[in-house]
Amino acid sequence: MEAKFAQSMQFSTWIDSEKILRKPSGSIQFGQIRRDKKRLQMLISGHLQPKKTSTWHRPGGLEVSRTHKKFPASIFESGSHYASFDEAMILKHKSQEIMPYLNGRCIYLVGMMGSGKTTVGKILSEVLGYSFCDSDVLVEDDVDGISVAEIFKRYGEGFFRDKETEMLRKLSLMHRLVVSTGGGAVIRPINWKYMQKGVSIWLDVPLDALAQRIADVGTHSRPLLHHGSGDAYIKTFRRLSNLFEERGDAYANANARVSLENIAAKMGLRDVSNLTPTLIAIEALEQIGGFLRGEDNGMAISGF
Ligand SMILES: Nc1ncnc2c1ncn2[C@@H]1O[C@H](COP(=O)(O)OP(=O)(O)O)[C@@H](O)[C@H]1O
Ligand SMILES: O=C(O)C1=C[C@@H](OP(=O)(O)O)[C@@H](O)[C@H](O)C1
Repeated sequence: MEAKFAQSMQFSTWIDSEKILRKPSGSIQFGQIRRDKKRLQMLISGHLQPKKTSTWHRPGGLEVSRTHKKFPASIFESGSHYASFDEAMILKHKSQEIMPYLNGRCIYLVGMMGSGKTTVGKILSEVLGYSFCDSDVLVEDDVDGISVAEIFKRYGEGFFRDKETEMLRKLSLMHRLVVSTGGGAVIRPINWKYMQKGVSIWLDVPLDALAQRIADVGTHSRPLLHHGSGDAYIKTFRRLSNLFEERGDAYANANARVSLENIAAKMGLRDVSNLTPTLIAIEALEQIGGFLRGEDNGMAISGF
């Protein structure tokens, strides 16, 4: 059964770009990277120091912006420098740095609806040479190909959550995947047990930016945000705020966090809406690297 599952995943779902693209996403191609290059170079020349020769970069002494209690600051305080590379090179370089430490483990992206798990996840999978999968799409496939919204309508949220848990269990047996999880996957402790087989990263996006993104694309694929008439942004913002109240602590269970507010602060931007998925993916690799480095140090200390 598991072998069949693994095989069907490998040869159909995860390499079927039609399915991958079924959800609206801002997936970015490397050709697009050049457009962000100038901004990145400005950032780099403004803040970062010459690169050290060691594989892992030591944290620098730059001013630290807002941080979450459990997580360290960002790439932009890390002391790395890549002034002569474009973003594709940075992504590649960072992925190569973490690859031996990652050792084929899956990456799980967690975060609120619309936080960019799918968009950023595809960039990460491409640069790491991993396959990408979206747990919502896998659940849809398992329920006769009907949409998440339709699953909620016909069978209820509990049914969807059970399917989601079962999918995460199966995924936990796999390797070399970037998994975009549903925004609510964090609420069940059992799901964390499965995600802990890999490395989890929380995309932490301010709620107003999320509400704006979702108001732009509509709530048709996100049943928990469906609303009647009225201002889409305001209704979505309220609903997201309530959900975040319930889930904020659960997201913080992730091994690493990417804070868009931190990135924007370091770039001198007032809001996060100009941060491209590529920049966010770079930060994700940096934060994953920070976690793996800590893990590596822990093993050295404990004699593994
Ligand atoms: N960095 C970003 N800046 C602006 N819009 C983004 C960014 N990342 C994703 N989006 C857009 O936000 C919406 C939700 O993104 P998506 O990756 O589907 O989120 P999730 O998988 O977390 O629900 C999509 O329309 C996507 O194009
Ligand atoms: O936050 C949630 O509870 C949900 C998020 C959705 O996934 P995305 O985060 O990919 O939109 C989807 O799993 C379902 O609509 C429930």
